[in-house]
Amino acid sequence: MVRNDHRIVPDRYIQEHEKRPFLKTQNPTSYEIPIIDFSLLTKRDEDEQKKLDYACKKYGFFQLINHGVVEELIQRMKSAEAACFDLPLEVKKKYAMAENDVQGYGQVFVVSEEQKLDWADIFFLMTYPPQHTTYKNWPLIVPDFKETVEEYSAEICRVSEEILANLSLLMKMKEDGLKELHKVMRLSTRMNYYPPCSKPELVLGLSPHSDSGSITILVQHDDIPGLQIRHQGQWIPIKPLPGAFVVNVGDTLEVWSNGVFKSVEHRAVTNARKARMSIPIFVRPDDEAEIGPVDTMLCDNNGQALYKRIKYIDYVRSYLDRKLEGKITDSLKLPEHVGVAAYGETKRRFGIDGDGDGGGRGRRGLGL
Ligand SMILES: O=C(O)CCC(=O)C(=O)O
Ligand SMILES: [Fe+2]
Repeated sequence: MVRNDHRIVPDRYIQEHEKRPFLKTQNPTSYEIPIIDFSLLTKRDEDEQKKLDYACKKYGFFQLINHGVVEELIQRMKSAEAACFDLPLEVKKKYAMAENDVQGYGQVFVVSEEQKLDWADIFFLMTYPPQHTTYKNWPLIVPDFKETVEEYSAEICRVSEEILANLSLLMKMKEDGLKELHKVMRLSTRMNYYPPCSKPELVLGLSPHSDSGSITILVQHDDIPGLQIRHQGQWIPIKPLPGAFVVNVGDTLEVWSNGVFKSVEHRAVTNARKARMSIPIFVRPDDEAEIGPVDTMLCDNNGQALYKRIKYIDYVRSYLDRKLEGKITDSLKLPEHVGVAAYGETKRRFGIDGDGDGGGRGRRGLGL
């Protein structure tokens, strides 16, 4: 737990004025993001592909329906997540992320004493492919945890491959173009737990960031809103759509597409009533894979690449080391393009804070 007593909001969690979430929505009709029908994508339906193209260009986010992942498996995954956070704190701490390791139980890492903390606990695990999994810091004490997570990850891998195949076609590549660029498609699973907070207007569940991988597929528990995306300069809430996944473009896909598909900043807010849980799965390339604009996407920018070419692992390292604020893909932009389509602040660190729970310290990015 972030705090045992949710009524008290310590100073370290209270955001600066300009970063506090505005929780009232002025125009509720303006926050529908596109809804994409997965079953039509599997048939390579051209109208649906156009909708996908529009969603990735204009919002960087969409809801995915008819994805074929059975409800029973999704429920098992959600129960597994709930069981992890239900473990007594002393048990959860046994799975705490070690310094210089990304897997395990943690909280927002503090770069400096002044940095504000997010109102959330997480488990971060590398879950696919199984032959590359170490199970380090996996809460295997939860019954059937490994089986459930691996079954769910395999299903999300199937869904991701299909989305990536359609995106490859939209990027004028062959169907398995994006899959090949990954070298090995790797999946990381983050389980997020946002306890209720008596003053949700003062804190953030998860600070603004973009995800570093290619795409992210997120499922949320119940009908509890919390996710917000930056769209046309405003934070807009994403309404949970029963049975749907929320899918978003990550930095790697933005770079591969030469900035055509947008990796958009997003954040999570809390509420005073009920804990919220979410499970994003980050799809990302192999450490050795190269990220840089693909040739077929250069024509949209007069044949010019907006970003330099870099190994994914080097990008992740710069993501973790970066002290400056600013959307992290800016660090990959060739000098003449810096500042083009920048979205502002993005900086995330994870580990264990020193506020009550103790434990190790470390640096974490999102979707490594
Ligand atoms: O909880 C959410 O809805 C957002 C989670 C998220 O963006 C992340 O973990 O990267
Ligand atoms: Fe995210």
